[in-house]
Amino acid sequence: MNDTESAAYTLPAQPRLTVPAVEVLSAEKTYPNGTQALLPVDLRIAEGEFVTLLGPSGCGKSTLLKMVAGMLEPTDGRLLVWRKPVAQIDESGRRMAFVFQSPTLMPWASVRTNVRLPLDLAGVPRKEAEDRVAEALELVGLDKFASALPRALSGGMQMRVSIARGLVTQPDLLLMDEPFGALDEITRHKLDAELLELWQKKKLTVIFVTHSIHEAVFLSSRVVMMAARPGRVVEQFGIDEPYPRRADFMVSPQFSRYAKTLQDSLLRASSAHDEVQA
Ligand SMILES: Nc1ncnc2c1ncn2[C@@H]1O[C@H](COP(=O)(O)OP(=O)(O)OP(=O)(O)O)[C@@H](O)[C@H]1O
Repeated sequence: MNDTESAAYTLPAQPRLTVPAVEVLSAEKTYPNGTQALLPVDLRIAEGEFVTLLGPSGCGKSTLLKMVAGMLEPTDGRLLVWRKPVAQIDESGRRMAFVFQSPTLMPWASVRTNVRLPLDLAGVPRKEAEDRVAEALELVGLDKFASALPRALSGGMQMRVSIARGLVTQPDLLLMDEPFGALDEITRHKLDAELLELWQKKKLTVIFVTHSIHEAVFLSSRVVMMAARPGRVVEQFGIDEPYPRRADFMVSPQFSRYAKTLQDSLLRASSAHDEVQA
């Protein structure tokens, strides 16, 4: 694809907003050891968007996601969620949840107890907590496995437990750091499709980190391409295809065109640091 065709998918610098869910305002990060993980990033994500962060290893995807989550402080700049500083998200009446790549379940506790953990920590009364756990397990199709121990479940099912543990807090914003990266291709596709259903049903805003171009095209309303050394945002692409997206989207000519556009961008992003260093 030539540059003109590629540019057809590039978003304008300032996407049109409805309600801004996340605003990253010149936020940058240098770790205490001096690693410049992110140059100043400006990124606005509207309520209801499904935004994927894509880019070569070390480009700062996890760093950016953790800053949005408030798990890391930016060295400079600001991050707002629903117009409030991340630490004051409660004041906005919104909630966020973070899903890690590894399910990190307590091996000695049942699925039910694992999913209930955030509610127990928040002091939610037992009856209400149990009802919410049951609802979250039903959403991820694990209601029949509430009493099982994690080791009795497949990798994909364990990941569903982890997602249920995120959903049980009834989040508005779901931050997912390569959640399906360790799963086989078929399980990953299945969970991708389930995640899209959840996103639509619960009207979530999602920021999703992946290394997979195909996953990014299938899931996202927008893809943010990042480059490494130093980490930065280099391009953005709207995936302007209607939802719900079904498996046949993945074998369509449009899908291939989006994938090719992202592939070219990823190649540019991967060689960008060589230019910076040259
Ligand atoms: N705690 C830390 N201390 C120092 N440097 C760090 C720390 N965490 C990450 N880095 C560095 O910051 C840069 C960005 O890392 P980050 O994990 O955010 O990238 P990433 O795009 O998520 O990578 P990957 O795709 O490999 O998971 C890398 O150079 C990494 O080595």
